[in-house]
Amino acid sequence: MGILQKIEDIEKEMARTQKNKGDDGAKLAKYRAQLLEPEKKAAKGEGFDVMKSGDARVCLIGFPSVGKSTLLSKATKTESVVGAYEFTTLTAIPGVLEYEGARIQLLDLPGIVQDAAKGRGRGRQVVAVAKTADLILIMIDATKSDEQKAMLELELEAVGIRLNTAAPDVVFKNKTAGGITINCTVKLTKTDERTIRSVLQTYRIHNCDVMIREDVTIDEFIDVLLGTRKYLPALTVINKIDAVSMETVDRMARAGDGRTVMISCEADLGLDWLLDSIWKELGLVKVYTKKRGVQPDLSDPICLRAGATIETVCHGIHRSLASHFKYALVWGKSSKFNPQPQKVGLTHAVHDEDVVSIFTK
Ligand SMILES: Nc1nc2c(ncn2[C@@H]2O[C@H](COP(=O)(O)OP(=O)(O)OP(=O)(O)O)[C@@H](O)[C@H]2O)c(=O)[nH]1
Ligand SMILES: [K+]
Ligand SMILES: [Mg+2]
Repeated sequence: MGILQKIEDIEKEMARTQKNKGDDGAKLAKYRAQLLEPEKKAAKGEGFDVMKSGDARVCLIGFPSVGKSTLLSKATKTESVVGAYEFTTLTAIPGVLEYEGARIQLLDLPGIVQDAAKGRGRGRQVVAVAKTADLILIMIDATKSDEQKAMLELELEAVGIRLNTAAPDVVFKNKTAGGITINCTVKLTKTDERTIRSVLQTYRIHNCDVMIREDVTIDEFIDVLLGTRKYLPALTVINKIDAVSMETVDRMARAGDGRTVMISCEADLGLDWLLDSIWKELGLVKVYTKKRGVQPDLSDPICLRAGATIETVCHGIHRSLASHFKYALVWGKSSKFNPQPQKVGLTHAVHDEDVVSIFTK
C-alpha cells in the first residue's frame, strides 16, 4: 500500500469514529513526513550538480515561460536559451550577478509544473537545488492568473520548503539513556504531550530531551525531529509588466506584501530595484580594507554575509591572515568612536561600509 493510500485510510477512519486518538494522529503525521523524505535513488544529475560559487546563491523558481532564462541572460554574462515554448530550460544554468562588490550566483532552473511534488516534470530535481539556495526568487508572469504564487508555494510546501517563515522553536536532543523528557514553556493547543510521545515511539526514539518554546502542531514537531524542512527567504518577482495595463500593474503592486518586485526583462524595467532587493534580502555587508598611511581602497570591497566579524574579513583577504592577527582598526558604523576608529579583536562584528585595517604580529 502506498503512503498516500495509508494517509487516506487513517483520515477516513478518524472521520468515521469522530475521534482523534493520539496514535492515529501520530501515524498520520509520520506518513505525511515520509512524503518529504528524499527518494532513496536520486535521479542522475543531468547538469543539476552545479557548484556553489560567489557570496550567495539565488534560485529562480516559476512555472514554464515566465521569463526565468530571459532574466538570467539579461542580468548576468551567461546566456540561457529563451523560448516562447514551455520547458525550454531542462537543467540548472548558473550565472553571476555582480552588484555592490558582491558576486551572487543566480541559478536558472527548469519551470515547475503543478504536482511537481508528486514527481511530475523535473520538480524533484528543481526542488533539491532550491533547497541549497540562500534566497528564492518566485517568478510570476504578469499576464497569467493571480493564483501562480499560491500554487507555487503549495508545491514547494509539499516538498518541504517553507518560505519566509522561521523554523519552529523546538529543540530536540537525542540521548543514550534516561528516557524522554518533554519541557514546554508555552501551553500547547494544537497537539499534546501524549501525541508527541506517541510520535517519538513510532520513530523508535526512547531517550531524548525535548524543549518546546512555541505552540507547534504535530507536523511542525516532526519537521524538527526529522530536519526535513527547509526554511528559506523569498522574494516575489512579477515579470512582463510591459505586457499588461497600468491598472493591472497598480493592482498587483497593491496586492504585494512588501516582498514583491515588479520587472520587465524585455522593456528593461525594475532590474536595478530587483538587484537592490536581492542585496538587501541577503543581508550582505561590504567592507573596505585600508593599509597603514594610505587611503582605503574603495574600488575593491570585500563582500561578506550578515553577522561577519573581523575574523571573516581576515579569511576574505588571505587564508592564513587570522593566525598572524594582532589587532584591527575599524572606521565606520561598527566603531564605538565613529567617526574615530576603534581598536578591536577578531570577534568584533563589522557593519556595512566599514573600513578595516588589520595589524599582524
Ligand atoms: N512581454 C514580455 N515577454 C517576456 C519578458 N521576459 C521574457 N519574455 C518572453 O517569455 C517567453 C519565455 O521566456 P523564457 O525566458 O524562455 O522563460 P522561462 O521561464 O525560462 O521558461 P522555461 O525555461 O520554459 O521554464 C519568451 O518568449 C520571452 O521572450 C518580458 O519582460 N516581457
Ligand atoms: K520558455
Ligand atoms: Mg528557461
